[in-house]
Amino acid sequence: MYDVVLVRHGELGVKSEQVRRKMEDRLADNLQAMLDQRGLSGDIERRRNRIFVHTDDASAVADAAADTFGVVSASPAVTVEPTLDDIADALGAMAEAAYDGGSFAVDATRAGPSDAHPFASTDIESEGGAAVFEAIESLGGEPVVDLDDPDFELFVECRSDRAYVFVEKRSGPGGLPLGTQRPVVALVSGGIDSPVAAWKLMTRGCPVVPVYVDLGDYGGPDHRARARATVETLAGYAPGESMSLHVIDAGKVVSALEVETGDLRMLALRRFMLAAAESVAEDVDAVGLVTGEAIGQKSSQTSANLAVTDAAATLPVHRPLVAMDKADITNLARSIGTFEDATVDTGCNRVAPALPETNASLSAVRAAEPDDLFERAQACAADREVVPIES
Ligand SMILES: Nc1ncnc2c1ncn2[C@@H]1O[C@H](COP(=O)(O)OP(=O)(O)OP(=O)(O)O)[C@@H](O)[C@H]1O
Repeated sequence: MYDVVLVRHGELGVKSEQVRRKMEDRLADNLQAMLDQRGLSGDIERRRNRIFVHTDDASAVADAAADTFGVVSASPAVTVEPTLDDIADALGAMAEAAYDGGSFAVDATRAGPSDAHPFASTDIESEGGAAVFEAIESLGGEPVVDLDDPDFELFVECRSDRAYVFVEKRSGPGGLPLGTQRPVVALVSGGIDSPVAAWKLMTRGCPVVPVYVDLGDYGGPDHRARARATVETLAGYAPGESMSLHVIDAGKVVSALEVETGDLRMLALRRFMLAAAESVAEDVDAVGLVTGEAIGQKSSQTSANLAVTDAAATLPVHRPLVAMDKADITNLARSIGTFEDATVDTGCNRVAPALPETNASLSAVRAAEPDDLFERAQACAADREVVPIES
């Protein structure tokens, strides 16, 4: 039934004309790359504040669009002539195909010059509503109109040259098209939080360069495989970008820190990770670091300890989850598809001491950690393995 997908983007509309144009170009390219990656065909047509994808596979194309950064929502739709009769017919047919009980409403908007149509959007709603009413009756139902909170809503977007009729708005991630910001390095452990944090930065247009720190005996092969699996899922949101996982071997450093740094070892380890990530950032020309930390979620993530960790980096450390509850982060991990891999039991060993410091001072951590911690981080980063990831 559907022949087109309406793709809406939100924030781009508030940019200056020049910036908006550039971002829309990027969004269209990213959308095309997403369709190619999924083996879908469709002709992308750009209009002001909207993208239309003409396709025979509207449902799958709408899903692809709803996974593309910058897209607010996507609707599989039917294209009809912008006349009251044609719109009402399409609404009736759509109700026959998709009505599933309960109350209904028709919501119509009109775009273009005020004299483009000899009718108002309210006329579409009343005539279209009558057609839907009849269709529901013909299905043996008892139609009830509820304009405030309908169970079944039908939408019409009427433009000068054509009208679109649809019943769904599939939510996209919103934000900005990927690639419209400079890249950042994301520390990805493969746990629940860090893949979500990396994804959040991607929603703001930043390509991410994922870095996994291999903890040697403390992590184990499954730990690394888990990180890789979550990064593969992230790469699925970045078609057209070539993503590689940078693996830093820190097995020896972790064992040494356990002995050398005592109860402050978790903070020394976090500082090592940031320093190593910063070293990678220099190599790949990235402008920030990302972690999945949230205040108070763990002893190493108290507000005091995050200040100590931060001091290891000169680049900004982005923590998009900083004020989120674990339940909300987990829900997001489920919806973006990283949760399942993140919760595989890797049987990794605990690095944290029995009684970790929650209120560390920078001077105490500096005194406890090895003087050459950052040099070790740079050396490990220089020796890293770069694993290409298929998107
Ligand atoms: N082995 C690792 N490799 C890369 N980054 C890591 C690693 N371990 C931790 N990190 C980074 O440090 C952050 C804090 O790690 P920690 O294990 O304390 O917290 P977490 O909340 O359990 O995070 P996650 O769920 O991402 O593992 C992680 O979100 C991640 O950004």
